[in-house]
Amino acid sequence: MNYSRFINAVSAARKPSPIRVLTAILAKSPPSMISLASGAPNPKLFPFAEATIKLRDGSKLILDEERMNVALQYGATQGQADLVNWLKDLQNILHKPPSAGMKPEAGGLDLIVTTGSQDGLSKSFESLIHAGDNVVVECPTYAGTLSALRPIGCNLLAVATDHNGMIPDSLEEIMSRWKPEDAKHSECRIPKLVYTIPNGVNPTGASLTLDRKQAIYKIAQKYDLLIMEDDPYYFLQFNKPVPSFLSLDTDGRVLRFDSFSKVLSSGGRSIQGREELLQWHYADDEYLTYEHSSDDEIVEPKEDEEEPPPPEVSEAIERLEVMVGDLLHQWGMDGFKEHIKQVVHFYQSRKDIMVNAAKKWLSGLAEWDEPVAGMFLWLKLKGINDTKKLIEEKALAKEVLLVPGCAFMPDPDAPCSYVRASYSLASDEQIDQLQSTVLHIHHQLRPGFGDSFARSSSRM
Ligand SMILES: Cc1ncc(COP(=O)(O)O)c(CNc2cc3ccccc3n(O)c2=O)c1O
Repeated sequence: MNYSRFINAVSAARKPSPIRVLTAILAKSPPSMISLASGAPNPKLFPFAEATIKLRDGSKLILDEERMNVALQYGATQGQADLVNWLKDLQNILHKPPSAGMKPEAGGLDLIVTTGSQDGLSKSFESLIHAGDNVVVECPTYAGTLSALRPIGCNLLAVATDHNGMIPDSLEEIMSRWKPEDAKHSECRIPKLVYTIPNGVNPTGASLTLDRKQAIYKIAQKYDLLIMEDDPYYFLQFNKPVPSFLSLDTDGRVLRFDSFSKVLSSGGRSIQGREELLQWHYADDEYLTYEHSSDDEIVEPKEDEEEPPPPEVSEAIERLEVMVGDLLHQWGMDGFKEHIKQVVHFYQSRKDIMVNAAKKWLSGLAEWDEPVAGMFLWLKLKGINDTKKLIEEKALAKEVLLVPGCAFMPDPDAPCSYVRASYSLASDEQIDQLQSTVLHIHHQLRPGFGDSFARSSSRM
């Protein structure tokens, strides 16, 4: 694929920093290499010497002085080499991408470790999208993505979804406003990418079937779209995992965003894609992830400020990377898969509790589809046009917090009769309480609701 049309002008102007080149050389050099090049601090002055972390299974993760120095030191933009390699092996085992076995420079899979809180998504948007671009997203979609996209000033084109995720015919209907050959003419503003959450969609809990992924991939080929596969709930699939877009990606048009935030620790995310496409993310990562203390912030050099030295990686990412990397090496693939089995069991049982509470309290008053992945239940409150007032006033007054559906709409002014409920943190009792509270306040906003409310409240 020719990626040049996908990269925006700012990213296309970025050049690998000489310091990054030197860091990469140093990382590959023998210990005999004498380096006076690196501006990294001497770790002997760091007050942290060693750490022993007790794991829930009773075993321990020990960071001796040598590992602690690595954890606290700046490292390569792409991430700690041993973690990157472990993750690449994991991706090849789980997704068997068509590019497996090819060298990155020959179009094989490459991978960048980023920090959580949607860091990777934001950097990808900032390297791919110009103001005024048409960007295809599903409706509803993750509020964090909408927050990242809106300031760029792009036009969000919303694809309809149902409990099986994005509807291919809706995507085709949107794309048919252009001709496939328009992809060769940037002035046509034909969309260049489609953003999708394939499993346990946030907020709907929907999951794409393989048939739909294959249909969507064909449409992406027809109109030369990149597919941004944002998949933080991949490891929360309650049944046999559905093949990912990455596993279908014969062309190299998938940017996959994985996350350990739901299974190991918030703050660990990676991007995978063809090396030629990811190289633009390296450049942005180098300039946008600014070295500083443990809190991650994005620092853009101001116009009048002298360009800061291009850092390698913020220290906070390093610490997490070494901890996660050492844990994964200690566990091995089997240990990791055993952990994931426990995660799936937990979320599947929470889903059952949430759905049973909804059946008990909200039958006839609300509608929902039972999720097959993730941590969210998408409740349509019948007879209520927009849930914003109910949630932000009535529910809050009853000390119940949900997210009104309007937060997930590409059109910020669109009313929404849904609410998003997460079954991740609340206890079984709190879930039951939550549902009964929604029932109580529901009738206050829905005219003529009294009789069915009376019937249902008789069950309390
Ligand atoms: C589809 C999709 N893509 C990306 C991300 C970001 O994940 P990460 O960067 O790997 O951590 C997410 C995380 N979503 C949320 C996170 C969260 C964190 C604290 C409190 C509330 C939160 N709520 O409500 C969320 O939805 C997501 O759902």
